[in-house]
Amino acid sequence: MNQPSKNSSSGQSSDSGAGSGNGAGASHRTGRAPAGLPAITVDARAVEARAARFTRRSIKNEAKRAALAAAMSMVDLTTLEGMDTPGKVERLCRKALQPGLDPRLPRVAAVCVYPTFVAHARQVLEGSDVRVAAVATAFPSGQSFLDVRLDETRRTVDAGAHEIDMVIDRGAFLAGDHARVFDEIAATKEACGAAHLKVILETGELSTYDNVRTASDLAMRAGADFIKTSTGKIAPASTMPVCLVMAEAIRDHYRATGVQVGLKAAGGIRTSKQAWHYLVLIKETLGDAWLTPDWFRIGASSLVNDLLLQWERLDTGRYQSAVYFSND
Ligand SMILES: O=C[C@H](O)COP(=O)(O)O
Repeated sequence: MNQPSKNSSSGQSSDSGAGSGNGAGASHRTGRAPAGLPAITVDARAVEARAARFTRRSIKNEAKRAALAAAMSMVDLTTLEGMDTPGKVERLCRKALQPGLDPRLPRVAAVCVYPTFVAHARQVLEGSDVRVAAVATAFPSGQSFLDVRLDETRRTVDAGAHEIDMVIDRGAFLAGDHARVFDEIAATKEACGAAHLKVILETGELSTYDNVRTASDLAMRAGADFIKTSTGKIAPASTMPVCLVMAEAIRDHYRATGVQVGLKAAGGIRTSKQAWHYLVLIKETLGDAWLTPDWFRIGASSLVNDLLLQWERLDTGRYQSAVYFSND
């Protein structure tokens, strides 16, 4: 992430309303933003230093088992490949229902698939509480006509999706057309009806922490139920500093409005240790109220296998060979 420019980094903290920067360091400044949206400056060094501190904790034994189970219960088990098939989605759903043989292992929170697989996933998951999430709005680029993106959203909800993961138009955002991005999120929220809306910022394309903060604030004000880091299609995907900026935006939004918004870290999270670091970040930034699958998710295609490996190791003291776990 680039450092914020000198002009936008006053280093002063505000303690008034949304954006109060008592965490990693944020301050208000005047600038481009939809009406009523205070632009925020993020202190990049403070964010990175604080994020690094979350990675220095270690856990053992039963605390580790609890962390592995918690992480498992918060996974959006994902397949978003051009070569996906109904068979692959079915195997993914079966794994979501029963990640491993140990009955102490929880189910994952959701599967995340392309719209055309939603009905099939719903069928396989029938009777369970595993949610079906689907990417929509011309994922991953978001570059299509708004009426096409809204129609895709409505059709995906009609097919049975409980949750819609939309992408913002990063081109419009980076060009400064925040009002357009705001209006498109609001329209997508309306198209979702009762389905929950996760708004993907694609932080790897936003260049600065200031932009991540502004996009987070904008998405929440436009009606996002969750804000999500990444599509998983470009690098960097989710990072700890970016998640910290988003978590602080959520915390400040909650303080200012009383509205709780969830966070989904997605892309590049493959190890139990990484998952544990994210849980620490959420606990210490947002508190226990967010440490549930209703408010925190990890979007991942292969993390579940590492959680299973570590789980097995707690019981046996050795690693099960990865060949015993499916790749779905
Ligand atoms: O939302 C989740 C991502 O698309 C999955 O990314 P990953 O394959 O890096 O785990």
